[in-house]
Amino acid sequence: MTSPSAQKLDGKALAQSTQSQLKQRVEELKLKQGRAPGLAVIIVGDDPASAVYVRNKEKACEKIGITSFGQHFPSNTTQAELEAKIATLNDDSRVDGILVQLPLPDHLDAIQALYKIAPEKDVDGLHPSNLGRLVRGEKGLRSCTPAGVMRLLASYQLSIASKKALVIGRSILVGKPLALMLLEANATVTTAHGKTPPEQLRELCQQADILCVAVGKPNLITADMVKPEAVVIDVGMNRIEDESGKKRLVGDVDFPQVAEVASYLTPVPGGVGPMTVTMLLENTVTSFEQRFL
Ligand SMILES: NC(=O)C1=CN([C@@H]2O[C@H](COP(=O)(O)OP(=O)(O)OC[C@H]3O[C@@H](n4cnc5c(N)ncnc54)[C@H](OP(=O)(O)O)[C@@H]3O)[C@@H](O)[C@H]2O)C=CC1
Ligand SMILES: Nc1nc(=O)c2c([nH]1)NC[C@@H]1CN(c3ccc(C(=O)N[C@@H](CCC(=O)O)C(=O)O)cc3)C=[N+]21
Ligand SMILES: [Mg+2]
Repeated sequence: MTSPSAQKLDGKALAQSTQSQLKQRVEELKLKQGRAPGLAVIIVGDDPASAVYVRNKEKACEKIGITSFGQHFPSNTTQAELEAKIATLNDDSRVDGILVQLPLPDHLDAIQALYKIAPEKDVDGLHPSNLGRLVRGEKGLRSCTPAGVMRLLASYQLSIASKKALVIGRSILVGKPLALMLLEANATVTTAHGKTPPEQLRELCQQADILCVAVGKPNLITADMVKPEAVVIDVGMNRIEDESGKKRLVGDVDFPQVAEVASYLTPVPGGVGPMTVTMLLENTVTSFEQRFL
């Protein structure tokens, strides 16, 4: 007996091939400009999810030849100190990309800090100018996670136009820009969030041809909620302790169950995460090229 089983959307493999192409662009830039692209990541405090991301990003930068300017600040850093650091990086000609790790400690205002990043160095695509460009359908630096999801869908040649897409989550980092990108690709897009009643969420899920989940709750999506043959994108990253007390990373989707219903499904790890890192590198290289070539 064969049971239906979803094809894995292999973000890790696509990330590797995309990064080897980026490496060549970096080599050419070094020859033409006499320096490597530079990426500065500002971290304030110690958020564990951010720590994973920063580690992976630094490894990837090293691999493809981007210079990292890591900046780790204590959790009692003030808004003024944070904004002064951003200003310094804006003026630093070795730095092509600036990213402020989110979430920031509660006493800091992320939205205000993001205004201070020079839009042409805003490799996370979170400055109002880049978010506005996305809304208007213009070119610009775009948020890495949604861009990575779109790239993954494209590489498997999954059609988006005229499909019903549901995005769960509405953060400016993931949910909102992802909904806008799916809309740009002509999906019929719905967004659900924390104020969507659970029964309504279930019904919307069951209708979705493309289901994107960016919430941060393990097993939020179970097999009974998924339309047969749907494409399921699991953005969630949750560090949990399993029955044997071992720490592991899971998404928001009950993977083994949903794999029996969906046609394509991203694993966690190995799905969206590596694509996020790759889009960050790509945005950094693009930012360098756009300012100097
Ligand atoms: N794979 C990757 O590369 C990345 C993964 N992540 C992960 O993705 C997840 C989301 O990240 P992020 O967007 O930054 O998180 P936020 O916490 O900023 O946003 C979570 C969203 O989920 C909504 N939500 C909460 N509970 C429910 C529920 N029961 N039903 C429906 N919606 C709900 C919230 O609604 P409301 O607005 O009403 O509060 C909010 O819009 C996290 O697990 C994060 O770690 C994040 C970035 C990159
Ligand atoms: N301004 C800002 N931009 C972000 O994009 C951002 C952020 N802040 N804050 C934290 C979240 C989280 N995030 C991750 C991205 C990739 C992995 C990743 O590489 N995951 C791998 C491996 C994880 C592992 O095995 O430990 C995977 O899923 O396969 C993880 C987490 C980006 N974020
Ligand atoms: Mg993943």
